[in-house]
Amino acid sequence: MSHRHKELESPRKRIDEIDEQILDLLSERGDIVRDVIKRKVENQLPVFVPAREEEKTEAFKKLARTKGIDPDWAEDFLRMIMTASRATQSQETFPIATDKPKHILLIGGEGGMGKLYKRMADQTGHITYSIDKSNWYELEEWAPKLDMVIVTVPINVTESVIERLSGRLKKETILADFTSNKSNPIDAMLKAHEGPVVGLHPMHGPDVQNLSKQLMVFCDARDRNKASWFKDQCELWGMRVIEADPEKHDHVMHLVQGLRHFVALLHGSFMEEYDLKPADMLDYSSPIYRAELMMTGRIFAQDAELYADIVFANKERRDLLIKFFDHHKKLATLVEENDREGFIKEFEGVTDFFGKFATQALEESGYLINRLADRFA
Ligand SMILES: O=C(O)C(=O)C[C@]1(C(=O)O)C=C[C@@H](O)C=C1
Repeated sequence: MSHRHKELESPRKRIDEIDEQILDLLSERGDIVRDVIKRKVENQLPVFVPAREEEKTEAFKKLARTKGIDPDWAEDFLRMIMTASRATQSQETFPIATDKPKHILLIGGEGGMGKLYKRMADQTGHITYSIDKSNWYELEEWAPKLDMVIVTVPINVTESVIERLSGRLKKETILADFTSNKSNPIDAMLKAHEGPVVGLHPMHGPDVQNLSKQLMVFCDARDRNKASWFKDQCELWGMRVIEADPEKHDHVMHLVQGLRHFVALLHGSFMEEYDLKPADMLDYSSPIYRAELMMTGRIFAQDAELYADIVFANKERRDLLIKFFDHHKKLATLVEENDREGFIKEFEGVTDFFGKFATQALEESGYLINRLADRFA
């Protein structure tokens, strides 16, 4: 056998050389990307440029095809490269959206999100302040300077923290919050402050590598145009910004956050009840099941209080969960009555309701699963 192995020596040597050349080229590309961020900072240009990435991707796929390389694979490869570029460009200094640095106070500045955005603002050249539990007394001294105050505290204390600001900010200061529900905090901010008010929801956690491609939801409440510089700033950081109506946003979030996280608890707690350990399940799991288990599992690596606050955020959310249990009972009768026909009817109803999305979900999850299988299986 071993002498046959020798046959591979020379092509393998060549493969090693080529792989090294790939790394050399990537390293050279990285140097250029580092130069690009300097120019972006000087010229106030954004880290993430979706149009450029899409153009590049199309051209790269075409090129790959002419060279006999699978275009879908080539797309993944290029997207990974560009993600690395954005990570490189998010390390030190960010382009600033304003002529002069802004004075930004983060309330809850010691929390995960507070720390992250404080660091981002600092690295952009803005002047930041942080208030947490122990230094509220500093507010009075800082208030006259502040262009913006962002409340980023746990959801269950957001409104009381906002009330605490009543009458203590100057009229020009923009008041904003980062809470994952929007209507109630916005009402509280409008009451506590007579100047510009905007409700924000960064749709990511504190552990993201950088903000590029992350989503920031903007809800206008009062004098939206005064806060447009912050929107520009988010875009320069590489974020995607969407404008939303607070009620609509909350309606979606009750389901996404309240229900989704509760179902994770249901799933996890029933595994405990059934005494089925994740490790035993993993042994038998296909990539898709593995992906599902990971989606549930990740919740329990995080803070219980955070999730309790999210699930029990407000009455609407709790009411929705009660409705969910009622619906559960309805479906449970299908099982009790061994109603196979009923199950199929319900199933097909959802298929119709989902429409095109079901096909899209099959496609997208297929992609995810293949990547996951590649990496972890
Ligand atoms: O063209 C730029 O603006 C770059 O920073 C380079 C690059 C890339 O790696 O090709 C990286 C990030 C942008 O979203 C687009 C492209």
